[in-house]
Amino acid sequence: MSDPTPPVVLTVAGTDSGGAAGTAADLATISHLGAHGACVVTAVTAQDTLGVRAVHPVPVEVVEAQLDAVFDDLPVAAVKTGMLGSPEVVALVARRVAATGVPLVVDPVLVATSGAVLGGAEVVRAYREHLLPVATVATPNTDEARALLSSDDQGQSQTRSRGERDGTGAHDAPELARQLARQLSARGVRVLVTGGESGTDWLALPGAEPLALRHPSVATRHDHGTGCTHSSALATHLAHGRPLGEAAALAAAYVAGQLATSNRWRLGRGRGPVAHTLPGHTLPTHTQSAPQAVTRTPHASIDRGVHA
Ligand SMILES: Nc1ncnc2c1ncn2[C@@H]1O[C@H](COP(=O)(O)OP(=O)(O)O)[C@@H](O)[C@H]1O
Ligand SMILES: Cc1ncc(COP(=O)(O)OP(=O)(O)O)c(N)n1
Repeated sequence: MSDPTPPVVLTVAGTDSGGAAGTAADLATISHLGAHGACVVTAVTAQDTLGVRAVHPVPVEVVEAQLDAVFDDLPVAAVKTGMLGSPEVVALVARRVAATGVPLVVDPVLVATSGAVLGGAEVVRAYREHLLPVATVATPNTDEARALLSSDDQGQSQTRSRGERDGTGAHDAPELARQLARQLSARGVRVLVTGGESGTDWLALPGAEPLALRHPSVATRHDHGTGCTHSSALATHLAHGRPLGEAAALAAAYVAGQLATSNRWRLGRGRGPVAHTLPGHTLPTHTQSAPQAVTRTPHASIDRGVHA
């Protein structure tokens, strides 16, 4: 009989009291995709579908104690990072995760959908210096990609809310995401620039042209937590041993499926949470003979194939 033990995926991230983003999204996604989620909390946020009301950073010593507890006891197969909040925590996480050698997905959380800044210029610098060099892949959206590319004094101003980009009011254009992916990979970053509702993400590895990952675009106001859900899905597929290109395509398809589930929900007064369970998935009511979850995911395709 094969070993039923699931792989362990560690999320290092902040909490969202509304249950849409941060550790709530991460643990639900990791669990739904068949892994065990461990959780190191870096900050507590008072947050709802309208915005972030307060942020309470967890002291770096307490973050380190949590990392010790997880790494000393559990066979972590992949790590994802979300909101880290301070340069000290960024450097700590880079050092500790790099020492393990496991796949590392870095979601450089700098700004929430609402526009709240969750990481300032010094955090951007720490990402560039410590975390991006050791990441298996970083998953910035276009605002975050621009901040990571900017000179230090511009970093803060680059983190703008959706709709403010380029002064046009337009949302992500695939061409903008492609150019940002190319620029980051030219600096040695293994990167997947996410394109939001444009329906195209760009995967770029140093020395190669960016590859387009196309997936259905879902019109919805329930999209709070897409970035967290996406990076957690990617880390979980890597923990299952899938190659990067395949894991990225599956993660994009997963998010589109979740958005399709929640697009008729009415939760909260603002950007509602993305669903973390798929259509048709029912929880078993007893512990014997639990049925396998049957999942339906929209198809996602990779242009020209990715063999990363
Ligand atoms: N409306 C949408 N329809 C389909 N996929 C989406 C939509 N919005 C975001 N995504 C996908 O969700 C993932 C996270 O991307 P994004 O929303 O850009 O991140 P963030 O939440 O950090 O801004 C990407 O794969 C992106 O293509
Ligand atoms: C605690 C916390 N972490 C991350 C985010 C950002 O969430 P993300 O899924 O990247 O993006 P949006 O849903 O905000 O677009 C957050 N808001 N809170």
